[in-house]
Amino acid sequence: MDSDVAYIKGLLGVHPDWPKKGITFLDVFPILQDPLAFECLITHLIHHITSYTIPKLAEKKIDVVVGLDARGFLFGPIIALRLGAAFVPVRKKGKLPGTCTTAEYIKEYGTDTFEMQSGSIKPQSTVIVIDDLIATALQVGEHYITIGGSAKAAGELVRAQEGKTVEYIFIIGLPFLKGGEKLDAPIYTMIEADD
Ligand SMILES: O=P(O)(O)OC[C@H]1O[C@H](OP(=O)(O)OP(=O)(O)O)[C@H](O)[C@@H]1O
Ligand SMILES: Nc1ncnc2[nH]cnc12
Repeated sequence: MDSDVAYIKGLLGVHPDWPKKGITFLDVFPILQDPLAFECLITHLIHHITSYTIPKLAEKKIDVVVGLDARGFLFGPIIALRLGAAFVPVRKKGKLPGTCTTAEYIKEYGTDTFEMQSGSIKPQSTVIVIDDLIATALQVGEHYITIGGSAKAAGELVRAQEGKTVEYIFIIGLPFLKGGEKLDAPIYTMIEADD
C-alpha cells in the first residue's frame, strides 16, 4: 500500500509559480494517464472508505458522494459507482440549472462561489465530500489563516440540504497550508505533499 502511494505521488506534476508566482501547482492529471496508477488510487480510496469510514457509521452506508468542480469530478463518480452511492456535483456559480444553494469561499489563489442543486441530497443522507486537493486560503504576512476554502464551502452546501458529511477525502493534502482545520468532519488525505 505504501509503495503504491509513493508511486502515485511520484507521478504528480509539480509546477512552480503557476497559476501565479509563489504557488506550486500539483497536477493530478498524469496519474490518470497511467491506468494502473489510476486503478490503484481508486482501490486505495475504496479500501479506506469500506474498512475505516463505513465501519464507524454503525450500520449506515454512504448515500452520497459529493465531488467538487472540476477535479473532484475525476474521482467522485467512480467512487460513488463502486460504493453504490449517488453522485452529486458542487459546481462553480452559474453552471447548474434550476434552484441552487450558494456558498462563497476563498481558496489558495483566489475567491469563488460554489453551488449545489436544491433537493439533490435528501435530509439525513450520509455524505462523503471528495476533491483532488485541499490547500487553504489566505496569507497574512508570514502566516497562513485557515478559513476552509473549497471544502468548507462544500460542507456548508451539504448542511444546507440537511445532509451529514462523515468525511472529506482528498488525493493530496498541502500540510504546510494547514487546510481543513475548520471542517465539520474528519479529513483523509492519501498523499501528503512535501513542505
Ligand atoms: O483548499 P483550497 O484552498 O480551497 O484549494 C483547493 C481547490 O482548488 C482547486 O480547484 P480550482 O478552484 O483551482 O478549480 P479547478 O478544479 O476547476 O481547477 C482544487 O481542485 C481544489 O478544489
Ligand atoms: N497548489 C495547488 N495545486 C493544485 N491545485 C490547487 N488548488 C489550490 N492550491 C493548489
